[in-house]
Amino acid sequence: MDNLLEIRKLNKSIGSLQLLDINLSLEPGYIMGLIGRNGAGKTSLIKTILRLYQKDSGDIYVNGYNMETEEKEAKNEIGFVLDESLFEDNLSIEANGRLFGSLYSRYDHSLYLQFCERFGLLPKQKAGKLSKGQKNRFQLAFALSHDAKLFLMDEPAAGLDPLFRRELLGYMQDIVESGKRSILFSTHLTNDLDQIGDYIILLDEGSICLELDKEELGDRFYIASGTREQIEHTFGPNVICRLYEPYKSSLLIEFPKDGQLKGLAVTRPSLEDLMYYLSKGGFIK
Ligand SMILES: Nc1ncnc2c1ncn2[C@@H]1O[C@H](COP(=O)(O)OP(=O)(O)OP(=O)(O)O)[C@@H](O)[C@H]1O
Repeated sequence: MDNLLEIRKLNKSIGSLQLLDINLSLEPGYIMGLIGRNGAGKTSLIKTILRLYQKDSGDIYVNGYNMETEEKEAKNEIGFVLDESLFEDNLSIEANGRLFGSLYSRYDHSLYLQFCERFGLLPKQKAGKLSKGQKNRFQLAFALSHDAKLFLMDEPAAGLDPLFRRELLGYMQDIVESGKRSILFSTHLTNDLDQIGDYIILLDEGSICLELDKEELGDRFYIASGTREQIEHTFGPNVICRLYEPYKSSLLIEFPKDGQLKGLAVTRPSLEDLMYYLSKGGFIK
Protein backbone atom coordinates (compact mmCIF):
# COMPACT_ATOMS: atom_id res chain seq x y z
CA MET A 1 0.00 0.00 0.00
CA ASP A 2 1.11 3.56 -0.73
CA ASN A 3 2.52 5.69 2.03
CA LEU A 4 0.00 8.38 2.93
CA LEU A 5 2.81 10.91 2.97
CA GLU A 6 6.08 10.65 1.15
CA ILE A 7 8.56 13.52 1.00
CA ARG A 8 11.69 13.19 -1.08
CA LYS A 9 14.65 15.57 -0.96
CA LEU A 10 12.54 18.59 -0.06
CA ASN A 11 14.34 21.93 0.11
CA LYS A 12 12.90 25.32 0.90
CA SER A 13 14.38 28.64 2.04
CA ILE A 14 12.12 30.91 4.04
CA GLY A 15 13.70 34.04 5.50
CA SER A 16 16.70 32.83 7.45
CA LEU A 17 15.38 29.26 7.65
CA GLN A 18 16.44 26.54 5.24
CA LEU A 19 14.45 23.33 5.18
CA LEU A 20 17.22 21.06 4.07
CA ASP A 21 16.94 17.74 2.25
CA ILE A 22 13.83 16.55 4.08
CA ASN A 23 12.94 12.90 3.47
CA LEU A 24 9.94 11.43 5.23
CA SER A 25 7.46 8.65 4.81
CA LEU A 26 4.36 7.83 6.78
CA GLU A 27 2.33 4.66 6.29
CA PRO A 28 -1.40 4.43 6.93
CA GLY A 29 -2.44 3.86 10.53
CA TYR A 30 0.25 5.84 12.35
CA ILE A 31 0.77 9.08 14.24
CA MET A 32 3.99 10.95 13.59
CA GLY A 33 5.02 13.78 15.88
CA LEU A 34 7.18 16.64 14.73
CA ILE A 35 9.18 18.18 17.54
CA GLY A 36 11.97 20.74 17.78
CA ARG A 37 12.78 24.00 19.43
CA ASN A 38 11.06 27.30 18.63
CA GLY A 39 11.99 28.30 15.10
CA ALA A 40 13.22 24.82 14.11
CA GLY A 41 10.92 24.87 11.06
CA LYS A 42 7.96 22.69 12.09
CA THR A 43 5.25 25.09 10.91
CA SER A 44 7.23 25.89 7.76
CA LEU A 45 7.47 22.20 6.90
CA ILE A 46 3.72 21.67 7.34
CA LYS A 47 2.97 24.77 5.26
CA THR A 48 5.37 23.63 2.55
CA ILE A 49 3.67 20.23 2.41
CA LEU A 50 0.33 22.04 1.99
CA ARG A 51 1.80 24.27 -0.70
CA LEU A 52 1.09 27.39 1.35
CA TYR A 53 4.82 27.88 0.82
CA GLN A 54 6.25 26.93 -2.57
CA LYS A 55 9.07 24.41 -2.27
CA ASP A 56 12.41 25.11 -3.97
CA SER A 57 12.99 21.47 -4.90
CA GLY A 58 11.96 17.92 -4.06
CA ASP A 59 8.76 15.90 -4.29
CA ILE A 60 5.76 15.48 -2.04
CA TYR A 61 3.24 12.66 -2.49
CA VAL A 62 -0.03 12.35 -0.58
CA ASN A 63 -1.71 8.96 -0.79
CA GLY A 64 0.26 8.42 -3.99
CA TYR A 65 -0.74 11.74 -5.60
CA ASN A 66 1.98 14.21 -6.53
CA MET A 67 1.29 17.44 -4.67
CA GLU A 68 2.53 19.47 -7.63
CA THR A 69 1.15 17.73 -10.69
CA GLU A 70 -1.97 16.22 -9.05
CA GLU A 71 -2.65 18.96 -6.52
CA LYS A 72 -6.45 18.68 -6.48
CA GLU A 73 -6.41 14.90 -5.92
CA ALA A 74 -3.65 15.21 -3.32
CA LYS A 75 -5.40 18.00 -1.38
CA ASN A 76 -8.62 15.99 -1.43
CA GLU A 77 -6.83 13.51 0.84
CA ILE A 78 -5.58 16.09 3.36
CA GLY A 79 -7.30 17.39 6.47
CA PHE A 80 -5.56 20.17 8.34
CA VAL A 81 -5.58 21.99 11.66
CA LEU A 82 -3.43 25.10 11.43
CA ASP A 83 -2.65 28.04 13.59
CA GLU A 84 -3.87 30.46 10.95
CA SER A 85 -7.35 30.01 9.57
CA LEU A 86 -7.76 29.33 5.86
CA PHE A 87 -11.53 29.72 6.22
CA GLU A 88 -13.81 32.74 5.71
CA ASP A 89 -13.89 34.67 8.97
CA ASN A 90 -17.07 36.53 8.01
CA LEU A 91 -19.06 33.40 7.31
CA SER A 92 -20.71 31.15 9.88
CA ILE A 93 -19.33 27.75 10.76
CA GLU A 94 -22.12 26.15 8.76
CA ALA A 95 -21.61 28.35 5.67
CA ASN A 96 -17.86 27.69 5.79
CA GLY A 97 -18.57 23.97 5.72
CA ARG A 98 -20.79 24.30 2.64
CA LEU A 99 -18.37 26.64 0.85
CA PHE A 100 -15.14 24.77 1.46
CA GLY A 101 -16.81 21.36 1.47
CA SER A 102 -17.61 21.89 -2.21
CA LEU A 103 -13.87 21.65 -2.89
CA TYR A 104 -13.72 18.07 -1.62
CA SER A 105 -15.17 15.11 -3.49
CA ARG A 106 -16.18 13.16 -0.35
CA TYR A 107 -17.45 16.00 1.87
CA ASP A 108 -20.49 15.10 4.01
CA HIS A 109 -22.27 18.18 5.39
CA SER A 110 -24.53 16.34 7.83
CA LEU A 111 -21.49 14.54 9.26
CA TYR A 112 -19.80 17.95 9.59
CA LEU A 113 -22.77 19.31 11.57
CA GLN A 114 -22.66 16.23 13.81
CA PHE A 115 -18.98 16.81 14.55
CA CYS A 116 -19.66 20.51 15.22
CA GLU A 117 -22.31 19.53 17.75
CA ARG A 118 -20.01 16.94 19.34
CA PHE A 119 -17.26 19.58 19.66
CA GLY A 120 -19.65 22.15 21.20
CA LEU A 121 -19.62 24.49 18.18
CA LEU A 122 -22.69 26.54 17.23
CA PRO A 123 -23.22 26.32 13.44
CA LYS A 124 -24.45 29.93 13.27
CA GLN A 125 -21.34 31.37 14.92
CA LYS A 126 -18.98 33.38 12.72
CA ALA A 127 -15.66 31.60 12.15
CA GLY A 128 -13.72 34.80 12.82
CA LYS A 129 -15.17 35.12 16.29
CA LEU A 130 -14.01 31.74 17.55
CA SER A 131 -11.44 31.37 20.30
CA LYS A 132 -8.14 29.64 19.52
CA GLY A 133 -9.37 26.34 20.96
CA GLN A 134 -12.71 26.62 19.12
CA LYS A 135 -10.86 27.29 15.86
CA ASN A 136 -8.96 24.04 16.31
CA ARG A 137 -12.20 22.16 16.98
CA PHE A 138 -13.81 23.75 13.92
CA GLN A 139 -10.93 22.77 11.66
CA LEU A 140 -10.91 19.26 13.10
CA ALA A 141 -14.68 18.90 12.55
CA PHE A 142 -14.20 19.94 8.92
CA ALA A 143 -11.20 17.65 8.39
CA LEU A 144 -13.17 14.71 9.77
CA SER A 145 -16.08 15.43 7.39
CA HIS A 146 -14.39 15.12 4.03
CA ASP A 147 -12.89 11.68 4.58
CA ALA A 148 -9.32 12.94 4.74
CA LYS A 149 -6.66 10.25 4.84
CA LEU A 150 -3.70 12.39 5.91
CA PHE A 151 -4.17 14.78 8.80
CA LEU A 152 -1.65 17.61 9.09
CA MET A 153 -1.87 19.44 12.39
CA ASP A 154 0.24 22.32 13.60
CA GLU A 155 0.25 22.30 17.39
CA PRO A 156 -3.37 21.16 17.56
CA ALA A 157 -3.38 20.96 21.36
CA ALA A 158 -2.02 24.49 21.88
CA GLY A 159 -4.67 26.72 23.43
CA LEU A 160 -7.02 23.88 24.26
CA ASP A 161 -8.47 23.48 27.72
CA PRO A 162 -7.16 20.37 29.50
CA LEU A 163 -10.42 18.48 29.07
CA PHE A 164 -10.66 18.98 25.33
CA ARG A 165 -6.94 18.37 24.99
CA ARG A 166 -7.41 14.96 26.50
CA GLU A 167 -10.40 14.38 24.21
CA LEU A 168 -8.32 15.48 21.24
CA LEU A 169 -5.72 12.82 21.97
CA GLY A 170 -8.55 10.29 21.96
CA TYR A 171 -9.87 11.61 18.62
CA MET A 172 -6.39 11.41 17.17
CA GLN A 173 -6.13 7.77 18.20
CA ASP A 174 -9.59 7.13 16.72
CA ILE A 175 -8.48 8.71 13.43
CA VAL A 176 -5.70 6.19 12.92
CA GLU A 177 -7.42 3.21 14.51
CA SER A 178 -8.92 1.85 11.28
CA GLY A 179 -5.39 1.63 9.85
CA LYS A 180 -6.40 3.75 6.86
CA ARG A 181 -5.52 7.24 8.03
CA SER A 182 -2.42 8.90 9.45
CA ILE A 183 -1.50 12.06 11.30
CA LEU A 184 1.55 14.26 11.14
CA PHE A 185 1.43 16.85 13.90
CA SER A 186 3.81 19.32 15.42
CA THR A 187 3.92 19.79 19.15
CA HIS A 188 5.91 21.04 22.09
CA LEU A 189 3.92 18.76 24.36
CA THR A 190 6.21 15.77 24.46
CA ASN A 191 4.00 14.10 27.07
CA ASP A 192 1.25 13.92 24.44
CA LEU A 193 3.67 12.29 22.05
CA ASP A 194 4.82 9.87 24.74
CA GLN A 195 1.16 8.87 24.92
CA ILE A 196 0.04 8.68 21.30
CA GLY A 197 3.01 9.08 18.94
CA ASP A 198 4.25 6.12 16.91
CA TYR A 199 7.09 7.93 15.17
CA ILE A 200 8.96 11.03 16.17
CA ILE A 201 10.84 13.41 13.95
CA LEU A 202 13.17 15.89 15.58
CA LEU A 203 13.77 18.99 13.48
CA ASP A 204 16.70 21.25 14.18
CA GLU A 205 17.43 24.38 12.16
CA GLY A 206 15.41 23.07 9.22
CA SER A 207 16.95 19.59 9.11
CA ILE A 208 15.77 16.27 10.44
CA CYS A 209 18.34 15.37 13.06
CA LEU A 210 16.65 12.34 14.58
CA GLU A 211 13.98 9.89 13.47
CA LEU A 212 12.61 7.61 16.12
CA ASP A 213 10.21 4.77 16.19
CA LYS A 214 8.63 5.29 19.63
CA GLU A 215 8.90 1.58 20.42
CA GLU A 216 12.61 2.02 19.86
CA LEU A 217 12.99 4.88 22.33
CA GLY A 218 13.04 2.58 25.36
CA ASP A 219 15.49 0.11 23.80
CA ARG A 220 17.78 2.53 22.03
CA PHE A 221 18.55 5.27 24.54
CA TYR A 222 19.35 5.14 28.24
CA ILE A 223 20.34 7.69 30.84
CA ALA A 224 22.91 6.53 33.37
CA SER A 225 23.69 8.53 36.50
CA GLY A 226 26.49 8.23 39.02
CA THR A 227 29.43 10.12 40.48
CA ARG A 228 31.41 12.47 38.28
CA GLU A 229 34.29 9.94 38.18
CA GLN A 230 31.99 7.09 37.16
CA ILE A 231 30.52 9.17 34.33
CA GLU A 232 33.97 10.36 33.20
CA HIS A 233 35.18 6.78 33.06
CA THR A 234 32.30 5.33 31.07
CA PHE A 235 33.68 5.13 27.57
CA GLY A 236 32.47 4.08 24.15
CA PRO A 237 31.44 5.56 20.82
CA ASN A 238 27.82 5.03 21.86
CA VAL A 239 28.08 7.59 24.71
CA ILE A 240 26.25 10.53 23.16
CA CYS A 241 26.89 13.14 25.81
CA ARG A 242 27.85 13.58 29.44
CA LEU A 243 26.27 16.16 31.72
CA TYR A 244 27.94 17.41 34.88
CA GLU A 245 25.33 19.26 36.85
CA PRO A 246 25.57 20.47 40.45
CA TYR A 247 23.15 17.85 41.70
CA LYS A 248 24.08 14.90 39.49
CA SER A 249 26.38 13.63 36.79
CA SER A 250 24.86 11.55 34.03
CA LEU A 251 25.21 10.48 30.44
CA LEU A 252 23.01 9.64 27.49
CA ILE A 253 23.96 6.44 25.74
CA GLU A 254 22.69 4.58 22.69
CA PHE A 255 22.41 0.76 22.66
CA PRO A 256 24.64 0.13 25.72
CA LYS A 257 26.77 -3.01 25.72
CA ASP A 258 26.48 -5.66 28.44
CA GLY A 259 28.26 -4.46 31.55
CA GLN A 260 29.01 -1.01 30.13
CA LEU A 261 26.80 0.74 32.70
CA LYS A 262 27.81 -1.39 35.70
CA GLY A 263 27.41 0.46 39.00
CA LEU A 264 25.39 3.31 37.44
CA ALA A 265 21.70 4.07 38.02
CA VAL A 266 20.04 3.48 34.66
CA THR A 267 16.72 4.91 33.49
CA ARG A 268 14.91 5.15 30.17
CA PRO A 269 14.51 8.71 28.97
CA SER A 270 11.21 10.37 28.21
CA LEU A 271 11.15 12.38 24.97
CA GLU A 272 11.66 15.53 27.00
CA ASP A 273 14.74 14.00 28.66
CA LEU A 274 16.08 13.00 25.27
CA MET A 275 15.65 16.50 23.86
CA TYR A 276 17.26 17.99 26.96
CA TYR A 277 20.34 15.78 26.67
CA LEU A 278 20.67 16.25 22.90
CA SER A 279 20.42 19.99 23.38
CA LYS A 280 22.86 20.17 26.31
CA GLY A 281 25.22 17.88 24.43
CA GLY A 282 25.22 20.26 21.47
CA PHE A 283 23.46 17.87 19.08
CA ILE A 284 20.62 20.31 18.59
CA LYS A 285 20.97 24.09 18.72
N1 LIG B 1 6.70 33.86 6.30
C1 LIG B 1 7.96 33.88 6.70
N2 LIG B 1 8.79 34.89 6.36
C2 LIG B 1 10.08 34.92 6.74
N3 LIG B 1 10.66 33.97 7.51
C3 LIG B 1 9.88 32.95 7.88
C4 LIG B 1 8.50 32.84 7.51
N4 LIG B 1 8.01 31.70 8.04
C5 LIG B 1 9.02 31.14 8.72
N5 LIG B 1 10.14 31.88 8.63
C6 LIG B 1 11.46 31.57 9.21
O1 LIG B 1 11.42 30.23 9.62
C7 LIG B 1 11.80 30.10 10.98
C8 LIG B 1 11.09 28.92 11.55
O2 LIG B 1 9.71 29.21 11.71
P1 LIG B 1 8.63 28.08 12.01
O3 LIG B 1 7.37 28.81 12.36
O4 LIG B 1 8.60 27.13 10.90
O5 LIG B 1 9.26 27.37 13.29
P2 LIG B 1 8.57 26.38 14.34
O6 LIG B 1 9.50 25.24 14.51
O7 LIG B 1 7.18 26.07 13.93
O8 LIG B 1 8.59 27.28 15.64
P3 LIG B 1 7.61 27.35 16.92
O9 LIG B 1 7.90 26.12 17.72
O10 LIG B 1 8.06 28.58 17.62
O11 LIG B 1 6.20 27.42 16.42
C9 LIG B 1 11.46 31.45 11.59
O12 LIG B 1 12.27 31.69 12.71
C10 LIG B 1 11.77 32.39 10.45
O13 LIG B 1 13.16 32.66 10.42
